[in-house]
Amino acid sequence: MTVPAFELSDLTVRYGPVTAVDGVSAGSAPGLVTALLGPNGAGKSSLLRVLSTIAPPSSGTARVFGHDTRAEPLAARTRIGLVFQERALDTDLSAEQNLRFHARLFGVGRARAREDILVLLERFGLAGRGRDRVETLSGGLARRLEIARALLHRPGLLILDEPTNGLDPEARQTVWDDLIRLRSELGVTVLYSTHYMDEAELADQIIILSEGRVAGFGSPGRLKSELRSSRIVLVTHDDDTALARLAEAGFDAVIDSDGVAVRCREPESRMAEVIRAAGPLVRAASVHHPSMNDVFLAHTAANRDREAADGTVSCP
Ligand SMILES: Nc1ncnc2c1ncn2[C@@H]1O[C@H](COP(=O)(O)OP(=O)(O)OP(=O)(O)O)[C@@H](O)[C@H]1O
Repeated sequence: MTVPAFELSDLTVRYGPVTAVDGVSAGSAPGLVTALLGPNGAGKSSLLRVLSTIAPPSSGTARVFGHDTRAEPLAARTRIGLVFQERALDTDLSAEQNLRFHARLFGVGRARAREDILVLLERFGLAGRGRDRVETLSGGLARRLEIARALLHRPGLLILDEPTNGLDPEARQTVWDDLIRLRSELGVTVLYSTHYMDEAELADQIIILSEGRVAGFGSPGRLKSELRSSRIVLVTHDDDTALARLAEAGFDAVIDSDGVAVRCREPESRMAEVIRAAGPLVRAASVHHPSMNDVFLAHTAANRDREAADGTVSCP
């Protein structure tokens, strides 16, 4: 059986009276990219701090490639590459010096460090910039250097806390290209926190945290298809008549901004039936799936009640 790259079991993190992480169980097989998505204060950083061995859990366990972060912090830590939300480079030193310092800290031998530093500088767009002081690098390049540094001791799990915070759209895109390439080229398991929907959508699986709890889990596609708000939308010559015909056939349709809409769990398989029921008035028909934003809103606390009230399926 493959050992999970990380595994959280009933993990709880408390700060005095505040419960930041509340009984979270989740994990990832090696080689996957996982997004930890949640609004401000959902507990993302607290969870990542425990998994990174920086803080102990209040209860429950966190394991990295089978190593308990509390009982075997060193074994767990050497398997993790960490990129913090805050910049953690020495800006007075050169890019290369920052990398060499990290290599020494993690006991990487000189010859291997020299070789890997060259490869990493090249891979992260820093070839020719190794001797430049960090303070002369753009925000995007500095972030790429941090990712390179996190990989220097060849960890199996790369953990990034909001890695694109403060970067412009172009630099964000470059960082994402790097991370996706890491998975395909090096097979590194990646776990990152974000509150950007488009960034979460790049992952193989998403853990949605809300008020410290897992509110949703799955691939972006699965999370969307689970949401009961996929719609078949008809553009018709006469919406009112189409609506009446659909009602006669047992479909609870509505007229919304896109046309005559019928909510369905598996809209593709019901499309022909809905078109037949509406009759010859139909000019065009399409399927509208929910966006990642809809998924997020449906799973976060403030909107759960609304979804429960609003999420009825109108296909009979
Ligand atoms: N050191 C601390 N002492 C007390 N409370 C804390 C501490 N760190 C975090 N918290 C509280 O724990 C909760 C979760 O915070 P955390 O930073 O883990 O959330 P987050 O999802 O990472 O938020 P953000 O997206 O804003 O970074 C919040 O209510 C926060 O105020």
